[in-house]
Amino acid sequence: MKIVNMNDGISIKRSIEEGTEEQRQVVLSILEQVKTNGDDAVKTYTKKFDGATLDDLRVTSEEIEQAYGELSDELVAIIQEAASNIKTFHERQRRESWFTTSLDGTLLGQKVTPLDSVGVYVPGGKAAYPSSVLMNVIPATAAGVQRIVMVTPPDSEGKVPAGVLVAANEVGVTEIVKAGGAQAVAALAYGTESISAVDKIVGPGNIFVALAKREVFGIVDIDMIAGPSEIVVLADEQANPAYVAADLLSQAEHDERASAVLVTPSQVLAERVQEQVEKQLAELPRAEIASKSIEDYGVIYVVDNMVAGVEAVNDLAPEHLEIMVDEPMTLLGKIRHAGAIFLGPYSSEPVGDYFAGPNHVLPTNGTARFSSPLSVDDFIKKSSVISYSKEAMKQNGNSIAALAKLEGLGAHARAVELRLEDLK
Ligand SMILES: NC(=O)c1ccc[n+]([C@@H]2O[C@H](COP(=O)([O-])OP(=O)(O)OC[C@H]3O[C@@H](n4cnc5c(N)ncnc54)[C@H](O)[C@@H]3O)[C@@H](O)[C@H]2O)c1
Ligand SMILES: N[C@H](CO)Cc1c[nH]c[nH+]1
Ligand SMILES: [Zn+2]
Repeated sequence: MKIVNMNDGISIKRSIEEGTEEQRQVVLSILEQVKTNGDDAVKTYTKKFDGATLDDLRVTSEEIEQAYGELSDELVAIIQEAASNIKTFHERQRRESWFTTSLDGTLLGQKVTPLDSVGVYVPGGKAAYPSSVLMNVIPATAAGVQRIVMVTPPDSEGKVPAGVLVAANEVGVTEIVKAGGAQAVAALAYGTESISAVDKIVGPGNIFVALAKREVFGIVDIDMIAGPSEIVVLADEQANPAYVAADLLSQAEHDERASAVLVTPSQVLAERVQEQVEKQLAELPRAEIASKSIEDYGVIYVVDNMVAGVEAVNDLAPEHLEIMVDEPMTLLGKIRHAGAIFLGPYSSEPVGDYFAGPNHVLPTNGTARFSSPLSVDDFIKKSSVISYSKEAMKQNGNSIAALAKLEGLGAHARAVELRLEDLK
């Protein structure tokens, strides 16, 4: 992991995958096929890309039961505890409808309604994380969404990983569809014989999933397009170098394009973390992925002081920020851009990935400048409510008609003037 002096400039190397024109054409063709041929097309692509021959796309209750058999009782209890923590946190995000009334009898307000139906994409293969099932489904259920459809690609034997099925069952998902990639996104957006269309699609996936989500946006809503994981640690000389290195590697192991950055005013800490990263890397099961990520996207910035460190963090706007200084709370107010902020030596990033309660679906690629973690807000919508009184119409009708005329909209003006006539 290279050490760079901040005076050489600070940046986070990011990997923003746009996809090729060829991949886009493949996705467009899959979307069209599923729109036209429904379940048959989904099954054909599932055979082609996942190697599974399926009669029925649905996961059955026997498969769920079998999944529980594959997990220890202890692990099921841990999933339940994590789900409970995440639920408690997200229930605090719920929003209430509100209404105000004026003396003239007018009532104005905002009515909050959960989305009717949501599709959750859970990636297949090594990235089939049970924790991501919890993080995507629980805010939707906390918002009050009635129908949640989970889609995930099966393996070549038509199986879905046990941990994913147990997590889904624990949070009440009853519709689980064995389909992945663009065909799953198409099924959710357009509907097929066996899968009714949803209103919004959330969840990460590979480039085919991301391109398909971009393409169906407008027919349905989508969440963010998540990029590779990112971590920035802001630490001073008192931080434990082994902890800092371990936390940097926790994100590096996700993806060869994940980025891990240390910002510190301490040259001593920089060198110790550098040593620790080398040492710990060798022992990791995913050492190959983590070393590629550290080599290409890992960097230690030595800054002049903490003020410069905070400024650097705000420029980087990372997905995850850890602050490991004596009094981390004193810096919290100065941090303006970060998806999730972890304070102190025991708030290791995986605490947030799995268990504490806040969501681990976070803005990447610098989008923490303007966007937020996945939350209950992503699964509700608001309607404005206007109940104008006779008095208010008498009082304001002429002003409204005047504004309409200013815009050359006579029908608008007449709609109001008709009432004013009657109220004379
Ligand atoms: N940010 C996060 O929180 C997070 C979490 C988990 C996973 N991820 C990301 O999700 C992704 C998972 O990728 P994955 O591929 O393992 O699983 P995936 O489920 O995203 O994709 C598998 C599907 O891709 C489609 N596909 C594969 N090759 C294709 C081709 N040549 N043409 C058309 N379609 C094709 C198939 O339909 C297959 O079912 C990774 O990029 C990972 O970084 C991100
Ligand atoms: N850190 C990832 C998001 O950047 C989420 C995750 C899932 N499992 C472990 N970690
Ligand atoms: Zn993680």
